[in-house]
Amino acid sequence: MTKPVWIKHAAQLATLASDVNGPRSREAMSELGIIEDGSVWLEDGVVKAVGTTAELEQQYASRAHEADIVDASGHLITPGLVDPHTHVVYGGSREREFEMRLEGSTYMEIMNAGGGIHATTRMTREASEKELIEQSTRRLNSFLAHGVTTVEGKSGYGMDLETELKQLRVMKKLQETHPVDIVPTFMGAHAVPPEYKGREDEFVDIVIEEMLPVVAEEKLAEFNDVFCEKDVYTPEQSERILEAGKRYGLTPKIHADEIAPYGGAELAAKVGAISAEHLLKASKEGIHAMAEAGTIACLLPATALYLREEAAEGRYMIDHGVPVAISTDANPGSSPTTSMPLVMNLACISMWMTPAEALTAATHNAACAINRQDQVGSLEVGKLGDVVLWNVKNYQELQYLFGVNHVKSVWKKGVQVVGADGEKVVSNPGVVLERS
Ligand SMILES: N=CN[C@@H](CCC(=O)O)C(=O)O
Ligand SMILES: [Zn+2]
Repeated sequence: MTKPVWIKHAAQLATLASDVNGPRSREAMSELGIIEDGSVWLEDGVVKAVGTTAELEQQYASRAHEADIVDASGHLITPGLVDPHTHVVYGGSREREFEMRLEGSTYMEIMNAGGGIHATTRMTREASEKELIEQSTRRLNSFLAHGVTTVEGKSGYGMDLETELKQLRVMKKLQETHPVDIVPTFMGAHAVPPEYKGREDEFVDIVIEEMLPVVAEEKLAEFNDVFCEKDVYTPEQSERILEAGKRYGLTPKIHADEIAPYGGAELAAKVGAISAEHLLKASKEGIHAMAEAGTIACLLPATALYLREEAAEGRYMIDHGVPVAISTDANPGSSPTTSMPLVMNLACISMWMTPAEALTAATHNAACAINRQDQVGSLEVGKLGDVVLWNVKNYQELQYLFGVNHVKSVWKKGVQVVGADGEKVVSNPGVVLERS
């Protein structure tokens, strides 16, 4: 049995509890449910009680001897961060392309010349399942060290049935060995395979008729994503793929308006996507359609920075009723980072989001973007015991001292997986369970 954990005297405990249980926008994004001198009791993998230290002392004083007690005086506590958009499982890396872009090539030029997503596709096809598990484990360790306890993960570096399934099966296996939870998304139409250039509709048919049924049959994904972009998939082709996914019970997501305005935000609203991603070039009409439909904008400011593009209009979106989540977009080309703290900083610096909004976007709204808000994204009784203890005293300081990893300790399902000072990352909470 794992010992209960009793965290006491947090300078600020940001619970993220609010009356708005669904995706939050406008002023609801500033409701952090802050408790000063806060305390939380974790047991059986979940939050059993949360309140002021005085309140929990009344409730738990007689059981104090059973628990690991953590003095959080002077520190901020938040829910484990949620990263709702990653490409965490892939083979190889593309550092030479980074250099090429600095020499003047653009992201799309490199991709259209057979590099970019195609290069990673070749390396992912060649990698064995074991190699993919090893590489992805290192990335997940890094997520955890940055306070991230749940990620979404996309396939899309296969673009053939065998490799798409390999990526999704690797995610499933990582669930058994790694503490970070992975929520899987199928993205068979992540690029146009070179052999289908000019025959995109034929590849769309393959995604719909040959890939989606197997992914659904094997229950390997919850979401279905597509790269709707000029020179990739048109809104019409994207709509066919997303509607077909719905027939198999997969919820639509969409990479939209990243490089050029292309009607992706409008399409997200039309098909009832849970979220639309990127949106650097989204039209005002598209943004308003998303607000109307309740589509979450999943914004990726590290990608914008890495591609030297203007960030998405996060401020405008929040002010006009779009719920905003943020994410690393961790991938080998346009955003090779696993740092959600950096992404929160960039949300403030480049998208004019407030420190409170950035925290909501990285926790509760991020959980909503992967349909996990009943389990993670806030510290409330019954939700998972996913907690981060930060080396800062309040949420403003977390966003203010930028580019630094302030994580001190992390608990996943009530088990300490990083700590005491950010130095230890364990790869299996089950092992820790037996040790303690
Ligand atoms: N834009 C499309 N897909 C990824 C990039 C993938 C890559 O470059 O390998 C993204 O979300 O940015
Ligand atoms: Zn992406």
